[in-house]
Amino acid sequence: MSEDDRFIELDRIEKVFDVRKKTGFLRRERREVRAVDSISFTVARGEMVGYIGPNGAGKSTTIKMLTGILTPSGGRMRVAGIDPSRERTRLAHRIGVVFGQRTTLWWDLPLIDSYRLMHRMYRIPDARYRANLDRCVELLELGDLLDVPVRQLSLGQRMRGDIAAALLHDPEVLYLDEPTIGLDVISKAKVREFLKDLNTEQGTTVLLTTHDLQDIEQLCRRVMVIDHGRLMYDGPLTGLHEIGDSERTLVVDLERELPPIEAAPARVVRVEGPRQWLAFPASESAAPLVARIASAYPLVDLSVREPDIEAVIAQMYARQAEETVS
Ligand SMILES: Nc1ncnc2c1ncn2[C@@H]1O[C@H](COP(=O)(O)OP(=O)(O)OP(=O)(O)O)[C@@H](O)[C@H]1O
Repeated sequence: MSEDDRFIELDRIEKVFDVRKKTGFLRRERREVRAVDSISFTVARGEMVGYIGPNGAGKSTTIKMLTGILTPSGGRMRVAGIDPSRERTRLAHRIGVVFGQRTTLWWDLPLIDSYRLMHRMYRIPDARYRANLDRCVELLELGDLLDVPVRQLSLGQRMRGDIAAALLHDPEVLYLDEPTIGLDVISKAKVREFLKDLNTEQGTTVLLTTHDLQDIEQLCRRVMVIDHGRLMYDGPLTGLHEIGDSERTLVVDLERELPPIEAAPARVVRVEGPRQWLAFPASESAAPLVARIASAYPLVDLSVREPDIEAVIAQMYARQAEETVS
Protein backbone atom coordinates (compact mmCIF):
# COMPACT_ATOMS: atom_id res chain seq x y z
CA MET A 1 0.00 0.00 0.00
CA SER A 2 1.42 3.41 -0.95
CA GLU A 3 1.52 6.49 1.31
CA ASP A 4 -1.42 7.90 -0.64
CA ASP A 5 -3.49 4.76 -0.04
CA ARG A 6 -3.03 5.23 3.69
CA PHE A 7 -3.45 8.98 3.77
CA ILE A 8 -5.56 8.60 6.89
CA GLU A 9 -4.70 5.53 8.90
CA LEU A 10 -6.16 4.24 12.16
CA ASP A 11 -4.88 1.05 13.71
CA ARG A 12 -6.89 -0.29 16.65
CA ILE A 13 -7.62 3.18 17.95
CA GLU A 14 -9.31 3.46 21.35
CA LYS A 15 -10.61 6.30 23.44
CA VAL A 16 -11.74 5.70 26.97
CA PHE A 17 -13.22 8.52 29.03
CA ASP A 18 -13.14 8.41 32.79
CA VAL A 19 -16.48 9.70 33.97
CA ARG A 20 -17.09 10.56 37.63
CA LYS A 21 -20.67 10.69 38.77
CA LYS A 22 -21.87 12.05 42.09
CA THR A 23 -23.90 9.30 43.75
CA GLY A 24 -24.23 10.68 47.30
CA PHE A 25 -23.13 13.51 49.58
CA LEU A 26 -19.45 12.62 49.39
CA ARG A 27 -19.59 9.62 47.15
CA ARG A 28 -18.52 9.62 43.58
CA GLU A 29 -18.66 6.68 41.26
CA ARG A 30 -16.03 6.19 38.59
CA ARG A 31 -17.13 4.79 35.30
CA GLU A 32 -15.30 4.17 32.07
CA VAL A 33 -16.91 5.14 28.78
CA ARG A 34 -15.34 3.37 25.85
CA ALA A 35 -16.25 5.96 23.20
CA VAL A 36 -14.05 4.43 20.49
CA ASP A 37 -13.29 0.75 20.77
CA SER A 38 -10.47 -0.59 18.62
CA ILE A 39 -11.27 1.04 15.30
CA SER A 40 -9.07 0.42 12.27
CA PHE A 41 -9.45 1.87 8.78
CA THR A 42 -7.53 3.62 6.05
CA VAL A 43 -8.69 6.37 3.73
CA ALA A 44 -6.84 7.00 0.47
CA ARG A 45 -5.87 10.48 -0.67
CA GLY A 46 -8.74 12.01 -2.62
CA GLU A 47 -11.46 9.73 -1.20
CA MET A 48 -14.74 11.08 0.15
CA VAL A 49 -16.01 8.83 2.90
CA GLY A 50 -19.17 8.94 4.99
CA TYR A 51 -18.83 8.22 8.71
CA ILE A 52 -22.22 7.51 10.18
CA GLY A 53 -23.87 6.06 13.24
CA PRO A 54 -26.48 6.83 15.90
CA ASN A 55 -26.08 9.46 18.64
CA GLY A 56 -23.22 8.74 21.00
CA ALA A 57 -21.67 6.18 18.61
CA GLY A 58 -18.21 7.76 18.77
CA LYS A 59 -18.09 9.80 15.56
CA SER A 60 -17.13 13.17 17.05
CA THR A 61 -14.59 11.52 19.32
CA THR A 62 -12.94 9.93 16.27
CA ILE A 63 -12.84 13.29 14.46
CA LYS A 64 -11.43 15.04 17.52
CA MET A 65 -8.63 12.45 17.65
CA LEU A 66 -8.00 12.92 13.93
CA THR A 67 -7.50 16.65 14.49
CA GLY A 68 -5.28 16.12 17.54
CA ILE A 69 -7.74 17.76 19.97
CA LEU A 70 -8.05 14.45 21.83
CA THR A 71 -5.29 11.91 22.41
CA PRO A 72 -6.20 8.25 21.83
CA SER A 73 -6.04 5.92 24.83
CA GLY A 74 -4.59 3.21 22.61
CA GLY A 75 -3.70 2.31 19.05
CA ARG A 76 -1.84 4.13 16.30
CA MET A 77 -3.03 6.94 14.08
CA ARG A 78 -1.54 8.90 11.17
CA VAL A 79 -2.93 11.70 9.01
CA ALA A 80 -0.74 12.70 6.05
CA GLY A 81 2.11 10.89 7.81
CA ILE A 82 1.62 12.95 11.00
CA ASP A 83 0.65 11.69 14.45
CA PRO A 84 -2.21 14.15 15.21
CA SER A 85 -1.92 14.38 18.99
CA ARG A 86 1.88 14.75 18.92
CA GLU A 87 2.09 17.33 16.16
CA ARG A 88 -1.20 19.08 16.28
CA THR A 89 0.09 22.45 15.06
CA ARG A 90 1.95 20.98 12.09
CA LEU A 91 -1.15 18.97 11.18
CA ALA A 92 -3.37 22.06 11.46
CA HIS A 93 -1.79 23.44 8.28
CA ARG A 94 -2.84 20.34 6.34
CA ILE A 95 -6.39 19.80 7.58
CA GLY A 96 -9.63 21.77 7.66
CA VAL A 97 -12.48 21.14 10.09
CA VAL A 98 -16.12 22.17 10.05
CA PHE A 99 -18.29 21.43 13.06
CA GLY A 100 -21.87 22.07 11.99
CA GLN A 101 -23.07 22.80 15.50
CA ARG A 102 -20.32 25.27 16.34
CA THR A 103 -18.73 28.08 14.38
CA THR A 104 -15.03 28.83 14.11
CA LEU A 105 -15.83 32.38 12.99
CA TRP A 106 -15.66 35.45 15.22
CA TRP A 107 -19.25 36.09 16.19
CA ASP A 108 -19.19 39.91 16.36
CA LEU A 109 -16.93 40.57 13.40
CA PRO A 110 -17.89 40.88 9.74
CA LEU A 111 -17.20 37.62 7.91
CA ILE A 112 -14.26 39.06 5.98
CA ASP A 113 -12.47 39.99 9.24
CA SER A 114 -12.50 36.36 10.36
CA TYR A 115 -10.90 35.42 7.06
CA ARG A 116 -8.26 38.15 7.46
CA LEU A 117 -7.44 36.84 10.92
CA MET A 118 -7.09 33.29 9.59
CA HIS A 119 -4.88 34.58 6.79
CA ARG A 120 -2.44 35.78 9.46
CA MET A 121 -2.90 32.93 11.93
CA TYR A 122 -2.14 30.27 9.34
CA ARG A 123 0.48 32.48 7.64
CA ILE A 124 -1.14 31.79 4.27
CA PRO A 125 0.87 33.29 1.38
CA ASP A 126 -1.02 36.32 0.03
CA ALA A 127 -1.55 35.01 -3.49
CA ARG A 128 -2.88 31.69 -2.25
CA TYR A 129 -5.18 33.36 0.27
CA ARG A 130 -6.61 35.64 -2.43
CA ALA A 131 -7.14 32.80 -4.89
CA ASN A 132 -8.82 30.55 -2.31
CA LEU A 133 -10.98 33.34 -0.96
CA ASP A 134 -12.09 34.37 -4.46
CA ARG A 135 -12.96 30.77 -5.34
CA CYS A 136 -14.96 30.20 -2.14
CA VAL A 137 -16.74 33.57 -2.40
CA GLU A 138 -17.81 32.75 -5.92
CA LEU A 139 -18.82 29.12 -5.45
CA LEU A 140 -20.39 29.53 -2.02
CA GLU A 141 -22.06 32.81 -3.00
CA LEU A 142 -20.58 34.81 -0.15
CA GLY A 143 -20.07 38.10 -2.03
CA ASP A 144 -22.91 40.01 -0.35
CA LEU A 145 -22.17 38.55 3.07
CA LEU A 146 -18.52 39.49 3.58
CA ASP A 147 -19.31 42.72 5.45
CA VAL A 148 -22.09 41.22 7.58
CA PRO A 149 -21.29 40.34 11.23
CA VAL A 150 -21.41 36.58 11.67
CA ARG A 151 -24.16 36.74 14.30
CA GLN A 152 -26.49 38.28 11.70
CA LEU A 153 -26.03 35.45 9.19
CA SER A 154 -28.65 32.76 8.72
CA LEU A 155 -27.62 29.21 9.60
CA GLY A 156 -27.10 28.30 5.94
CA GLN A 157 -25.06 31.45 5.26
CA ARG A 158 -22.97 30.87 8.38
CA MET A 159 -22.31 27.27 7.36
CA ARG A 160 -21.09 28.38 3.94
CA GLY A 161 -18.92 30.96 5.70
CA ASP A 162 -17.48 28.26 7.96
CA ILE A 163 -16.71 25.96 5.04
CA ALA A 164 -14.81 28.77 3.30
CA ALA A 165 -12.89 29.46 6.53
CA ALA A 166 -11.81 25.82 6.70
CA LEU A 167 -10.46 25.95 3.15
CA LEU A 168 -8.48 29.21 3.03
CA HIS A 169 -5.20 27.47 3.83
CA ASP A 170 -5.68 24.78 1.14
CA PRO A 171 -6.06 21.77 3.43
CA GLU A 172 -5.50 18.35 1.90
CA VAL A 173 -8.04 16.80 4.27
CA LEU A 174 -11.41 18.18 5.29
CA TYR A 175 -13.40 16.80 8.23
CA LEU A 176 -17.03 17.75 8.19
CA ASP A 177 -19.15 17.07 11.24
CA GLU A 178 -22.84 17.52 10.32
CA PRO A 179 -22.27 20.18 7.64
CA THR A 180 -25.93 20.29 6.56
CA ILE A 181 -27.62 20.14 9.96
CA GLY A 182 -30.56 22.53 10.22
CA LEU A 183 -30.18 23.82 6.66
CA ASP A 184 -33.08 24.26 4.25
CA VAL A 185 -33.25 22.21 1.06
CA ILE A 186 -31.63 24.89 -1.13
CA SER A 187 -28.72 25.54 1.23
CA LYS A 188 -28.16 21.79 1.56
CA ALA A 189 -28.01 21.45 -2.22
CA LYS A 190 -25.49 24.32 -2.47
CA VAL A 191 -23.24 22.86 0.21
CA ARG A 192 -23.36 19.39 -1.35
CA GLU A 193 -22.60 20.72 -4.81
CA PHE A 194 -19.63 22.65 -3.48
CA LEU A 195 -18.23 19.65 -1.60
CA LYS A 196 -18.59 17.42 -4.64
CA ASP A 197 -16.60 19.90 -6.77
CA LEU A 198 -13.99 20.36 -4.07
CA ASN A 199 -13.41 16.62 -3.96
CA THR A 200 -13.35 16.00 -7.71
CA GLU A 201 -11.55 19.16 -8.83
CA GLN A 202 -9.14 19.86 -5.97
CA GLY A 203 -8.72 16.21 -4.93
CA THR A 204 -9.40 17.11 -1.28
CA THR A 205 -9.84 14.07 0.95
CA VAL A 206 -13.13 14.36 2.83
CA LEU A 207 -14.43 12.56 5.90
CA LEU A 208 -18.09 13.37 6.38
CA THR A 209 -20.15 12.78 9.48
CA THR A 210 -23.87 13.27 9.09
CA HIS A 211 -27.31 12.17 10.17
CA ASP A 212 -28.66 13.12 6.77
CA LEU A 213 -28.38 10.04 4.62
CA GLN A 214 -28.98 12.06 1.49
CA ASP A 215 -25.60 13.71 2.13
CA ILE A 216 -24.06 10.26 1.95
CA GLU A 217 -26.16 9.09 -0.99
CA GLN A 218 -25.20 12.13 -3.02
CA LEU A 219 -21.57 12.45 -2.03
CA CYS A 220 -19.94 9.24 -0.85
CA ARG A 221 -19.33 5.96 -2.58
CA ARG A 222 -17.89 4.50 0.59
CA VAL A 223 -19.50 4.59 3.99
CA MET A 224 -18.35 3.48 7.43
CA VAL A 225 -20.92 2.74 10.09
CA ILE A 226 -19.92 3.02 13.75
CA ASP A 227 -21.95 2.00 16.77
CA HIS A 228 -20.93 1.78 20.43
CA GLY A 229 -17.43 2.79 19.37
CA ARG A 230 -17.04 -0.14 16.99
CA LEU A 231 -16.83 -0.17 13.23
CA MET A 232 -19.77 -2.25 12.04
CA TYR A 233 -19.56 -1.74 8.30
CA ASP A 234 -17.06 -0.36 5.82
CA GLY A 235 -17.95 -0.53 2.15
CA PRO A 236 -20.10 0.86 -0.63
CA LEU A 237 -23.42 2.40 0.25
CA THR A 238 -25.18 -0.20 -1.88
CA GLY A 239 -23.73 -2.97 0.32
CA LEU A 240 -25.65 -1.64 3.28
CA HIS A 241 -28.85 -2.75 1.61
CA GLU A 242 -27.56 -6.29 1.38
CA ILE A 243 -26.37 -6.63 4.94
CA GLY A 244 -29.54 -4.96 6.12
CA ASP A 245 -31.31 -7.91 4.50
CA SER A 246 -33.76 -5.41 3.27
CA GLU A 247 -36.69 -5.47 0.91
CA ARG A 248 -37.49 -3.49 -2.19
CA THR A 249 -40.99 -2.46 -3.05
CA LEU A 250 -42.81 -2.85 -6.32
CA VAL A 251 -45.59 -0.31 -6.76
CA VAL A 252 -48.14 -1.61 -9.25
CA ASP A 253 -50.97 0.40 -10.79
CA LEU A 254 -53.67 -1.89 -12.19
CA GLU A 255 -56.47 -0.97 -14.56
CA ARG A 256 -59.02 -1.60 -11.83
CA GLU A 257 -59.34 -2.79 -8.23
CA LEU A 258 -58.42 -6.45 -7.99
CA PRO A 259 -57.74 -8.98 -5.22
CA PRO A 260 -54.11 -8.97 -3.94
CA ILE A 261 -51.62 -9.96 -6.64
CA GLU A 262 -50.07 -13.39 -6.23
CA ALA A 263 -46.41 -13.38 -7.22
CA ALA A 264 -44.19 -15.17 -4.66
CA PRO A 265 -41.63 -14.40 -3.26
CA ALA A 266 -43.19 -10.93 -3.45
CA ARG A 267 -46.12 -10.30 -1.12
CA VAL A 268 -48.71 -7.58 -1.11
CA VAL A 269 -48.17 -5.23 1.84
CA ARG A 270 -50.67 -2.51 0.99
CA VAL A 271 -53.64 -1.96 -1.33
CA GLU A 272 -55.25 1.37 -2.20
CA GLY A 273 -57.87 1.10 -4.93
CA PRO A 274 -56.17 -0.08 -8.11
CA ARG A 275 -52.68 0.51 -6.61
CA GLN A 276 -50.86 -2.32 -4.83
CA TRP A 277 -47.49 -2.37 -3.03
CA LEU A 278 -45.50 -5.62 -3.11
CA ALA A 279 -42.42 -6.21 -0.96
CA PHE A 280 -39.71 -8.55 -2.23
CA PRO A 281 -36.15 -9.40 -1.07
CA ALA A 282 -33.61 -6.75 -2.18
CA SER A 283 -31.32 -9.58 -3.31
CA GLU A 284 -33.89 -10.81 -5.92
CA SER A 285 -33.84 -9.38 -9.42
CA ALA A 286 -36.98 -7.35 -10.17
CA ALA A 287 -37.11 -8.22 -13.89
CA PRO A 288 -38.66 -11.74 -13.76
CA LEU A 289 -41.15 -10.60 -11.13
CA VAL A 290 -42.22 -7.65 -13.27
CA ALA A 291 -42.56 -9.91 -16.31
CA ARG A 292 -44.74 -12.38 -14.40
CA ILE A 293 -47.04 -9.70 -13.06
CA ALA A 294 -47.26 -7.99 -16.47
CA SER A 295 -48.34 -11.22 -18.17
CA ALA A 296 -50.99 -12.12 -15.58
CA TYR A 297 -52.51 -8.73 -14.60
CA PRO A 298 -53.86 -5.67 -16.48
CA LEU A 299 -51.06 -3.18 -15.77
CA VAL A 300 -51.15 0.61 -16.20
CA ASP A 301 -47.87 1.50 -14.51
CA LEU A 302 -45.16 0.02 -12.34
CA SER A 303 -42.14 1.25 -10.39
CA VAL A 304 -39.50 -0.21 -8.09
CA ARG A 305 -38.60 1.59 -4.85
CA GLU A 306 -35.20 1.02 -3.30
CA PRO A 307 -35.08 0.29 0.42
CA ASP A 308 -34.77 3.33 2.60
CA ILE A 309 -31.19 3.48 3.92
CA GLU A 310 -32.32 4.76 7.26
CA ALA A 311 -34.53 1.73 7.70
CA VAL A 312 -31.68 -0.54 6.64
CA ILE A 313 -29.35 0.93 9.24
CA ALA A 314 -32.01 0.73 11.94
CA GLN A 315 -32.50 -2.92 11.02
CA MET A 316 -28.77 -3.50 11.19
CA TYR A 317 -28.60 -2.07 14.70
CA ALA A 318 -31.59 -4.11 15.80
CA ARG A 319 -29.95 -7.28 14.53
CA GLN A 320 -26.70 -6.46 16.29
CA ALA A 321 -28.63 -5.89 19.54
CA GLU A 322 -30.38 -9.26 19.15
CA GLU A 323 -27.04 -10.99 18.60
CA THR A 324 -25.63 -9.36 21.75
CA VAL A 325 -28.61 -10.51 23.82
CA SER A 326 -28.65 -14.09 22.54
N1 LIG B 1 -15.37 14.52 27.08
C1 LIG B 1 -16.10 13.43 27.32
N2 LIG B 1 -16.16 12.91 28.57
C2 LIG B 1 -16.87 11.82 28.83
N3 LIG B 1 -17.59 11.11 27.92
C3 LIG B 1 -17.58 11.59 26.65
C4 LIG B 1 -16.84 12.76 26.29
N4 LIG B 1 -17.02 12.98 24.95
C5 LIG B 1 -17.84 11.99 24.51
N5 LIG B 1 -18.17 11.15 25.53
C6 LIG B 1 -19.00 9.95 25.42
O1 LIG B 1 -18.46 9.14 24.41
C7 LIG B 1 -19.49 8.53 23.63
C8 LIG B 1 -19.30 8.90 22.16
O2 LIG B 1 -19.58 10.29 21.98
P1 LIG B 1 -19.42 11.05 20.59
O3 LIG B 1 -19.69 12.49 20.85
O4 LIG B 1 -18.14 10.67 19.97
O5 LIG B 1 -20.61 10.42 19.73
P2 LIG B 1 -21.20 10.85 18.32
O6 LIG B 1 -21.25 9.60 17.52
O7 LIG B 1 -20.43 11.98 17.77
O8 LIG B 1 -22.66 11.29 18.71
P3 LIG B 1 -23.61 12.48 18.15
O9 LIG B 1 -24.12 11.99 16.84
O10 LIG B 1 -24.67 12.54 19.19
O11 LIG B 1 -22.76 13.70 18.06
C9 LIG B 1 -20.79 8.97 24.24
O12 LIG B 1 -21.21 7.99 25.16
C10 LIG B 1 -20.43 10.25 24.97
O13 LIG B 1 -21.27 10.48 26.07
